Amino acid sequence: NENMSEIAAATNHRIIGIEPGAGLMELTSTAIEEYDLDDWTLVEGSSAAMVAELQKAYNNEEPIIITGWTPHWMFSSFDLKYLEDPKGSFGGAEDIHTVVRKGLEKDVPGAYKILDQFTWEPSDMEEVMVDIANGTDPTDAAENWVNANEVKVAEWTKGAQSGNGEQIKLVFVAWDSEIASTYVVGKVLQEHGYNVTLSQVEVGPMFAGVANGSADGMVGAWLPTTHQEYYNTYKNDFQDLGRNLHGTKNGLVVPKYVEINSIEDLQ
Ligand SMILES: C[SH](C)CC(=O)O
Repeated sequence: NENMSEIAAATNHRIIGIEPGAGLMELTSTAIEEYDLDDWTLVEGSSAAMVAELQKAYNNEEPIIITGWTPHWMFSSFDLKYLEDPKGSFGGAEDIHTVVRKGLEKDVPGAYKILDQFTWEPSDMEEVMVDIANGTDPTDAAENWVNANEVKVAEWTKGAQSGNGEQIKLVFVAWDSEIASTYVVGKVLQEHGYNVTLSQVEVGPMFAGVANGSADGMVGAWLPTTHQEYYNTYKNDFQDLGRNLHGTKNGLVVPKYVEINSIEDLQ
């Protein structure tokens, strides 16, 4: 329809994505095939660049289509909606899992127990993400949240022996969600006596690093759909401690002023 041709022209038939290796990009490529969106191009970049483009389009009330996920602070900063996905290309609600290297429980039982007991809600993660998006340094945002949530943190550290300066290395990808979770759990480990290093990597090295033991753990495995390929490649070489968050979502996201409601409208 005429409105759709305006959107296609204004977006130059581009869907603004994030890092090439992200599972969300794989899911978007699948959706482009399954919905026959032959005229559309998925633009690779980074989470930060995607948000910058969203901010610019939103300020000018121009159409934009991005690869989006929940939890994310952008839903509290902008009036956004997911495009309906009738073919289910993006899968359903997912979990984020904690994964650690084999041997961690024997080597550093207290840190293992904290990582195993780490679990929180999407709203908890969004609080930290919004604080960081408003300019607070991730280290300070993590401290703010930990100080304001002693009861929840006490559940994570319950029965965990204190560290004595042992090194713990966590790896993460610079997705706003994983920056929040990694800095928070790193802060809790540090307060419990461990010497914590947080190392930013791409998604493949995040899984590979825990599998080969060069990293002790990560809290950013999106399962069962988003990271299934990485998980299946490395699952025999690491220990999956189960979910630390339930209720994520992936999809194509537009500002509410963009008058389309389904991925089918892009055809
Ligand atoms: C962008 S989601 C946090 C993770 C992923 O897509 O790989």
